Amino acid sequence: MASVTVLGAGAWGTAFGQVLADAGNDVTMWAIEPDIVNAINTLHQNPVRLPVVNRLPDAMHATLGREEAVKDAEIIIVAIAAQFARQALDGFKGLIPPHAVVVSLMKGIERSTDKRMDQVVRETLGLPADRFACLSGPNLSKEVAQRQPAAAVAASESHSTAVKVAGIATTGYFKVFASTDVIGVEMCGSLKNVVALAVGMSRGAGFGENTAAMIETRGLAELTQLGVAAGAQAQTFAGLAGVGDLVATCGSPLSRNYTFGANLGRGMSVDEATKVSNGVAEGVPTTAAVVALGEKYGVDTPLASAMFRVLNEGISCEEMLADLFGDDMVDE
Ligand SMILES: NC(=O)C1=CN([C@@H]2O[C@H](COP(=O)(O)OP(=O)(O)OC[C@H]3O[C@@H](n4cnc5c(N)ncnc54)[C@H](OP(=O)(O)O)[C@@H]3O)[C@@H](O)[C@H]2O)C=CC1
Ligand SMILES: O=C(CO)COP(=O)(O)O
Repeated sequence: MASVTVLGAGAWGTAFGQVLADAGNDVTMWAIEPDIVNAINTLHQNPVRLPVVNRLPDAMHATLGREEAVKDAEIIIVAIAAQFARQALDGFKGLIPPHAVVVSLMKGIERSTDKRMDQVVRETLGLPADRFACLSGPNLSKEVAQRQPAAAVAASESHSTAVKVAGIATTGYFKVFASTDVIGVEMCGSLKNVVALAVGMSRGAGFGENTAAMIETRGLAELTQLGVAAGAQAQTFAGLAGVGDLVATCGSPLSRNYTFGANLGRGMSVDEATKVSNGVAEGVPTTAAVVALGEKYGVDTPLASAMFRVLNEGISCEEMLADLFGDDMVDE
């Protein structure tokens, strides 16, 4: 089908590389760690980031070389921790082939600039809108790596680019739908991680279904309002990238964000929860950016503001929930 390069052989980059190979593409993985590159090429495994897979497809190979990684790529997938995306992509400036489409799988907002990943990727690589797409949905990497049925949304301002990306990433067990709402899909993926931190925290503190459902519903309303203020379409938040991903992430201990929150709820400090986190919990740095975006767009962000206090002042789960309730009588 296509020659595809994945930048970042983390848990999701590797699982998605397998999806792409299963869909018939020739897949090159780029990573900065020689051990990971060697393991993919010689053992067909990524024991560091995705030990659940015993043998990655033969159509997947890896390289440390930036130029070699992208020189023949028709599609370039970016799956790097959001806070390091700009720095990592800087190394690819001038190397991206002129017609290649770049697709972000990342779910985070850059802390220092409050920018979404579509903004960071396009700005860093100098990409026009029709050569950029983001892809997001309820996609816990371990389940996708086990080839359990799942779906996602590919969004690009150019509908034909979204359809092209959906086409090369769809296989028997993974279905990708197309959208033109880049801002909506980006905001859904990034902001649900903050909600997952809060739900995880309430679970860790011992609260049950009512509390989780309340946080998820209020969280969805908050991220929809903020997304719409930023230019997104409200209906995107009711789709796979929105409520779909919220349900998956807030309901599973496979989520690093949920687990990070659960550890806080059990009494760990932020430092302790960071130390035991198995990979990146994007919601942690994204929380401050969500509060800043709320101020910028004049949208109340009670949940993100409460989680900001958890992360920066160490308030308890009960205090976080009291902040979420607020003092005023308000309409839903
Ligand atoms: N895991 C999941 O279920 C899903 C994750 N995502 C999103 O995908 C993105 C990646 O997540 P995931 O793969 O799970 O995370 P991991 O923590 O497993 O991996 C992070 C990746 O980022 C790379 N990285 C970090 N810093 C740098 C740097 N300075 N230069 C180059 N590469 C760097 C890491 O490289 P190294 O290994 O060398 O440290 C690694 O490949 C996140 O935004 C996440 O929200 C989206 C959907 C599902
Ligand atoms: O985005 C995800 C599932 O769709 C993965 O969530 P975590 O990053 O919290 O593991």
